[in-house]
Amino acid sequence: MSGVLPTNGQRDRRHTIELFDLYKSFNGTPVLNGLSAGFADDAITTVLGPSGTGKSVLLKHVVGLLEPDEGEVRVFGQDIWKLKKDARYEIRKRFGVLFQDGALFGSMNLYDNVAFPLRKHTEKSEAEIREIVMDLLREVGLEQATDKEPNEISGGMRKRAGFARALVLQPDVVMFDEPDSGLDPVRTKLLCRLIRKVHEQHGGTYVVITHDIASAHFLSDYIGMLWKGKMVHYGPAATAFDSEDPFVRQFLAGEPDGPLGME
Ligand SMILES: Nc1ncnc2c1ncn2[C@@H]1O[C@H](COP(=O)(O)OP(=O)(O)OP(=O)(O)O)[C@@H](O)[C@H]1O
Repeated sequence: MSGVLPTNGQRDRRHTIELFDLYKSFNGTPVLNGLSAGFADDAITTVLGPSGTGKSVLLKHVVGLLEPDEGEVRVFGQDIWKLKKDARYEIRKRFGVLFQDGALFGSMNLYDNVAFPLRKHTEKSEAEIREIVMDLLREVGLEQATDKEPNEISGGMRKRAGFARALVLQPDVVMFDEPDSGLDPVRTKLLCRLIRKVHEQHGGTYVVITHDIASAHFLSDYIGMLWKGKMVHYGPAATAFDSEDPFVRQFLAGEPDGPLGME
């Protein structure tokens, strides 16, 4: 397997997000199996891998929703599971997360959904909140839909609203769990274009979990590949797409024949 893997010997690399030797099992079945990774700062990394290989589990470890059985999740240089709960919570505020369905509150309109983190975590006035929320809703093309509730809009609009909400506290890190799931190819491309545009404007460390190769091609500065609970490749996107590694080649080409089987 090829790639630039941050191993224990490279701990001085100091990325915003670094994972060292993570193990996680559910009911005795291992999902993360000695996973180490460091995501490039101020860039978009796409994490690709076959279904069920642990991509969402990885994301939940990074944002502190799951605790590893073994290993370290270092964020901003701190092992988040060695911190007290309050300190971990403070770090989590510097993350924006876009879950698959946008994870919006069903009983709130889009305006209130996007305003929610500002009302909960800041002392800003309603006038200040209005300016920030409307700017973001405009940025994601939803300024005409502020009064709609999530069940009144399309899946693509829900994802854009979820993206606006993920950005509202000006996060240093934004994590995306399969932003393309359930979208047709045109809406997938439009969402990817929006993600790139927002990243160009605001910067930040973005990690996108997907198994859509076209999205990875369009979005990525870096590509990580997960297989059997390990990061088996990490490097600049161009390197991945030119890789001679049989696993990377097979996955990116979508070929049925190769080292990657059904198991
Ligand atoms: N909370 C949990 N309890 C038990 N098993 C879990 C839990 N979360 C995940 N798993 C299991 O861990 C494995 C990896 O799941 P995960 O959702 O991370 O896969 P994935 O790579 O994101 O897949 P997909 O691309 O299909 O979304 C699966 O077998 C799943 O059933």
